[in-house]
Amino acid sequence: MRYDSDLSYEVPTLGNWWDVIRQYRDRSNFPVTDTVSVGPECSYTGPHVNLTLSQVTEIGKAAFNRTSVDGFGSLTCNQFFHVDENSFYHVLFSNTVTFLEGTEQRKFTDMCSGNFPVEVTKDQPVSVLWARAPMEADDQCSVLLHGSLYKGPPNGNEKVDSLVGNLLGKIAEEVTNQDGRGWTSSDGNGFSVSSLCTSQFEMRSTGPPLYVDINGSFSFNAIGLNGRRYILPYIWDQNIRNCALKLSEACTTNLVILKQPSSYMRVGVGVNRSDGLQPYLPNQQCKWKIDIPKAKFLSFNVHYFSIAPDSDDLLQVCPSDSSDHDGCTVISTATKDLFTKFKLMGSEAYVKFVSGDSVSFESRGWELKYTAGLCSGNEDIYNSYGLIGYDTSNGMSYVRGLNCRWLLHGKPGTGVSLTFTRINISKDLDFIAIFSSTSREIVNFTGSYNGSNLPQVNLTGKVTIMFNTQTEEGDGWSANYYLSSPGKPSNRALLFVLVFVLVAMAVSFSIGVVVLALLQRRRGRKRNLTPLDPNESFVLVGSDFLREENRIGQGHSAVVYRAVLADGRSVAVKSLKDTESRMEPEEEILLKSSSHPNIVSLLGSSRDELPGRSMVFELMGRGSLSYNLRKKGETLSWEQRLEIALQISSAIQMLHMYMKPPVFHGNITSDNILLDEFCNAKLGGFGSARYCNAVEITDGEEDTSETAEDMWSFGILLLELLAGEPLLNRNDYRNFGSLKEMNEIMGDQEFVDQRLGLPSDDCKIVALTKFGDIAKWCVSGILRVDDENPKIGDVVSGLQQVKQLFHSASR
Ligand SMILES: Nc1ncnc2c1ncn2[C@@H]1O[C@H](COP(=O)(O)OP(=O)(O)OP(=O)(O)O)[C@@H](O)[C@H]1O
Repeated sequence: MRYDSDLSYEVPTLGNWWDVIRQYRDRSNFPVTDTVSVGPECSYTGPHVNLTLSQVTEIGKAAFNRTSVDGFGSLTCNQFFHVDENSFYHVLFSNTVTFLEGTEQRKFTDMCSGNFPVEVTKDQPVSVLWARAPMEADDQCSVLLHGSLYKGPPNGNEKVDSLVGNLLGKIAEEVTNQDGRGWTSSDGNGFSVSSLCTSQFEMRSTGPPLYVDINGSFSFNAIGLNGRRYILPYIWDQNIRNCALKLSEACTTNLVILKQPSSYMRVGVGVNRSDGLQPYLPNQQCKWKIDIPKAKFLSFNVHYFSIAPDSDDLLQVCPSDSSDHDGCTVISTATKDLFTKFKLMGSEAYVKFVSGDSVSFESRGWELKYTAGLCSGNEDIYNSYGLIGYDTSNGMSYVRGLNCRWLLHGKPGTGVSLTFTRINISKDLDFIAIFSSTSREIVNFTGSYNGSNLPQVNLTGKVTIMFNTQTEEGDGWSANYYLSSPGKPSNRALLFVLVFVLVAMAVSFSIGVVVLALLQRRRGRKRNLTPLDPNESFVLVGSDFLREENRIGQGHSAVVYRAVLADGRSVAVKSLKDTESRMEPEEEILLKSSSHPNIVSLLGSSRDELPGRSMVFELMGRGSLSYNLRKKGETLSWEQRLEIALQISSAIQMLHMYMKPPVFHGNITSDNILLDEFCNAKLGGFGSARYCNAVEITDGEEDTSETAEDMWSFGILLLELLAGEPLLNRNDYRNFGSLKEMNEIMGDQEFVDQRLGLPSDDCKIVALTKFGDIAKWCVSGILRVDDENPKIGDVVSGLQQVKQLFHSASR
């Protein structure tokens, strides 16, 4: 039986666990033979018992079945674990964890990775003493403390804190329940009990260990599925549907100032008074000040609240320390549902708690978590490169309600690249969205991305990244950005003058346009087009560009002409032969992806002004790749070809991975790759493009037969780059019986462009061989039925390595 929050049975709490044991002992008249040792801080008076493993299981069973009676003896704890902001410790004696001695310990400390192997051997009883500080520090490296070396509580040592998380996380992994957290205990006879709480180490630890093994070598309070014994700091309390808490002395009259971006405040315990443990004391007045100078807001979450409805005890959260309690949020039993989560704007808050003359038996205490929202609104970025993000490992706190924007001010038309180094955000609830200069959303990311799946986004001009959260579950994200040419911060006065001038210009321009339009109508010579960017307005000069001498290309569906805009810019006008048969998504897809530096930009379109339907593109001065490969004379160098491959792979990555839904290009050929004056490659020919029917998601990438088709075409393109000529019989490459067959052709040196020949440097040859391997991998993908289909993310990484290898040779 695993934990299920809908089940109504009681799972023992840490508090009632002991109580239940006590009760069970008396009623069942268990044989009493020895002493129960409960650790140095507590002493036990009552009948002596000798608890064996199976007896403890029996006790657990009794706890589970609620078959218990009173009168086991009494546990007196003179000295609880000391709890304040600086000191805290918890002791684990176990035969389940191997202690690392001397050099191993140092090695481990040096590693400081926060994730280390703990060898678990049953036959090697060891004593491990571990301890923790009160703060959350999951990611930090841990230190093991040997019992004999241990000189007292670690006083704020966060590394030690982390050890707890690591050790018990490891243990919990072994005995985890199906929720992926906690543990399951079973005696093999159908009895089992589980807890969600084992990994909640951000909370403070438990009271003393409850059992000591018959040999006195270790203590434990739970038995795992594997029979191993564990100390579990928290146990699920079915009554409060939360983890049972430990007695706390944190409520003092002092003003405790909290500076961490996220932490807890608590008073009282989650255990029943009848076991001799006390909740909070009467007549307490406690105050905490939360002071996070950079916080835009503070978000509160009442984790646990148990204060008797009619008591005088009062918990409130206030924006200031004033005595009139203006703007305070009062949390009480009656209102707690309304206020389990609330937000306070600003960087400061005061949490105040008072208890009355007597503390009701029903009052167990409360726990309140706060998290600081450290970003909100816009942040303008004008540096050429740097790191941006919202990452908990940099001390940010993951909090719901974030709405933050980073504006990367690239100059119009210049490259802006973003390479994500981490994305771990709550799937489908929290988002990172990227907008182009025209405020169109280009892509958005949600969930987790790792390794080669971490996206790289290349855009132009001003780019906005927006981060929105509705949850508190995530580690955040970070990205390296690079602006090839950053814009300048705006000056308000200048802006005002500029706006004035622009308005004046716009008025005269509009008049000009009207006059021009009239003239055009009269002369039938100039054409207005609908610009995609509303800030842009352009007019084509002359309608006679639709003439043979201006023709720069022709495809199966269109003729392409060179034309000139009124502002002097040259453009390519694609005049569609059959307007009706065109796929509608083409323009929309182009519109969304035009900001990618390797996708040819659509500048405008016309349905009425020009004969038939036309689309206006940026002019790609060197024409198609196929033309450039075929052309006599100087040919494209290996370096240029590698760069072209990489640029086009980046464009495909945008279509397959970052567009939602993914886009199938459907016609990736060397005719549809266009080169500008500087030999930058852009993908065009979107006439067959459409949104994919996604069937499956593998590693964050949608896997469809359509994207596999694009990958095949890209593989052919890579082969063409190697061979130096368009492959006339492309489809022969579809019918390879096997990879071997393809290898035979590819292994033939004749295949490589004879005009360039193989480079002399070994590294370069290896790089080109790898390039060929990637091509083969892409082409062979279409033959495969397994999961090994090439994915564009992996292909991009592979090509990046090829480029690095090729260039490292020339250094
Ligand atoms: N923006 C441009 N700049 C320069 N030349 C271009 C441009 N767009 C297209 N061309 C030339 O025109 C040729 C045909 O263009 P395109 O491939 O877009 O037409 P198509 O095949 O009829 O259309 P589609 O592939 O969208 O159905 C290209 O091979 C190229 O030589």
